[in-house]
Parts: sequence; C-alpha cells; structure tokens
Amino acid sequence: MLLEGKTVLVTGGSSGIGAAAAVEAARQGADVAINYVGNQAGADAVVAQIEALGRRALAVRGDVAKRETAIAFVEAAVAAFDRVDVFVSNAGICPFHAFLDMPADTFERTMQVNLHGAFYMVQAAANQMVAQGDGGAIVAVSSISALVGGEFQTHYTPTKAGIHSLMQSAAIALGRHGIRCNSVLPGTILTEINRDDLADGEKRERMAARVPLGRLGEPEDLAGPIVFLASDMARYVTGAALLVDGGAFVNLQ
Ligand SMILES: NC(=O)C1=CN([C@@H]2O[C@H](COP(=O)(O)OP(=O)(O)OC[C@H]3O[C@@H](n4cnc5c(N)ncnc54)[C@H](O)[C@@H]3O)[C@@H](O)[C@H]2O)C=CC1
Ligand SMILES: C[C@H](O)[C@@H]1OC(=O)[C@H](O)[C@@H]1O
Repeated sequence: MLLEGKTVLVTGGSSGIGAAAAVEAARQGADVAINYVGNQAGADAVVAQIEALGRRALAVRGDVAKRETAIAFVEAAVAAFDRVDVFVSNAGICPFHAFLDMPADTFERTMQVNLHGAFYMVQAAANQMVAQGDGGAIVAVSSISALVGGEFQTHYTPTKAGIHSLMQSAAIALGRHGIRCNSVLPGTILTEINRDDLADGEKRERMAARVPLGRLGEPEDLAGPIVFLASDMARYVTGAALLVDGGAFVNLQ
C-alpha cells in the first residue's frame, strides 16, 4: 500500500476528483480528512466508503475561499489524526460565462475559491508539516486549462495557471523542509463541475473525439496519479506538473 499509516487531507472531497482521491488514499492505507462546503450527503458517503476500507475518516465543513477555513480544517485533522502527511488541494468551481459581460462577482468568486482557497489551504498544511519536522507531500489539482484557453473560462483558466505556478514556487519554498509540491493537470473529466456544459451530447462527443485514448476522463482516472505523487514512490519529484488528459493536450492535428 502506497500511503500506509499516512494522514491525507483533501479539499472539495465530497464529490468528483476529490472524492475519488480520498477513497483511493484510504484504499492505499491512509486515514483521510475531507473538507466540503455544502454537499452533506456526498461527504457522508465518502466518509462511509473510507471507513468501510478500515481507515479513519473525518469530514469538516467550510468555504475554502476563507482563510479561517484552512486553519480550522488543518486543526481539526490534527486533533483527530495527530498529523498531516499529505495535502490534496482540489476544491474548485467553473461557472462558465462569456468574457465581455463577465459579472465582477463571478470573476472574483472564482479567483477566491480556486486560487486564494488553494493558497490558504496549502499554506496552512505546509505550516503544520514544517512544525512536524519530517516533510510531507502536497498535490494541487490544476488543469490542462493552465496551459490552454477556454472561451467561456477567462475567469477560470488563470486560476488553474496560478495553482500550477503556486506548486512550482511552493516546491522551492518548502524543499528545504522535505515537503514536495506537485500538481496534476486533468483534461476533461466527467463530474458535477461540467455536467451542464457537457449535457449537450454533440459537444461531449466532440470533446471525446479529441482525446487520443478515445474517451473523456472519470474521477477515478485522477486517483492513481494523485496517490503516486503523494507517495514515497515519487520521493524525488517536486515542482512537477502531471497531465492526466488521455493525451488531449498533445493532439494538435
Ligand atoms: N472535471 C474536469 O473536467 C476538471 C476538473 N478540474 C478541477 O478538479 C477539481 C475538482 O473538480 P471536479 O471533481 O471536476 O468537480 P466537482 O464539482 O465534483 O468537485 C469540486 C468540489 O469542490 C467543492 N467546492 C466548490 N467550492 C468550494 C468552496 N468554496 N469550499 C469548499 N469546497 C468547494 C465542491 O463542493 C466539490 O466537492 C476542481 O478544482 C476543478 O477545477 C481540473 C481539470 C478538469
Ligand atoms: C470544467 C471544465 O469542463 C473543465 O475544467 C477544466 O479545467 C478542463 O480544462 C475543462 O475545461
């Protein structure tokens, strides 16, 4: 098991990629704390899945856009499990909207949840890891959208580029403490975040046709790469970004 005896924290862990990562971490031997914001049923289901795997689980409610949520999440996890070994910064939103009439509050909320939230969470987790004194691993869920644009994502893609960049700079700032920082860059993964956008079957098929592996992603496709980067198998990997997109990015023509 890749995460035997570790404590893993995941933001936005009540659905999608975060839920898949949380459950896989438990399958790999970790106790897991998830942050969630509104989906109580989803959080309860993830806790139940983790416990069914014989591991301890904790769900802590909070809006990642607020700095105090980060501090409270890490404190609650330490109170329950004594330490933080792995932190997965995953929570995010993507309210698709055209650029020219983007409401300021849509732009600002997307920045606050996706980028400010990741910064505060990673900072709080890193301070706990530094205090423990024996290193750790941080994995942030960025996106293929850190590298390419989207017409209705002008507020969103900069947050994903920012998260990718945050991991690079944090890798430098935290390397001396033995804390590794990496990001995963998912392609299009079928989750709640894009359920409406991909409800149009024609668009979904067009997107899938661009993927060399021939299908859109599932949340579980991210679980292995996240666990790998979190584990000692990746002990000399830091500041890296791992595309998990079925080959979509390289498929120019
Ligand atoms: N689905 C996709 O195609 C891709 C998703 N991503 C990223 O993956 C991450 C997870 O998204 P998915 O699993 O796809 O969708 P999702 O909607 O299932 O998951 C997002 C999670 O973040 C949580 N969340 C949203 N706002 C929050 C807040 N203020 N505080 C705490 N939690 C909050 C949601 O409750 C949800 O559990 C996001 O950061 C997203 O940007 C990146 C690339 C592609
Ligand atoms: C939510 C979108 O479908 C998804 O988010 C990303 O980051 C991907 O690039 C897709 O556009």
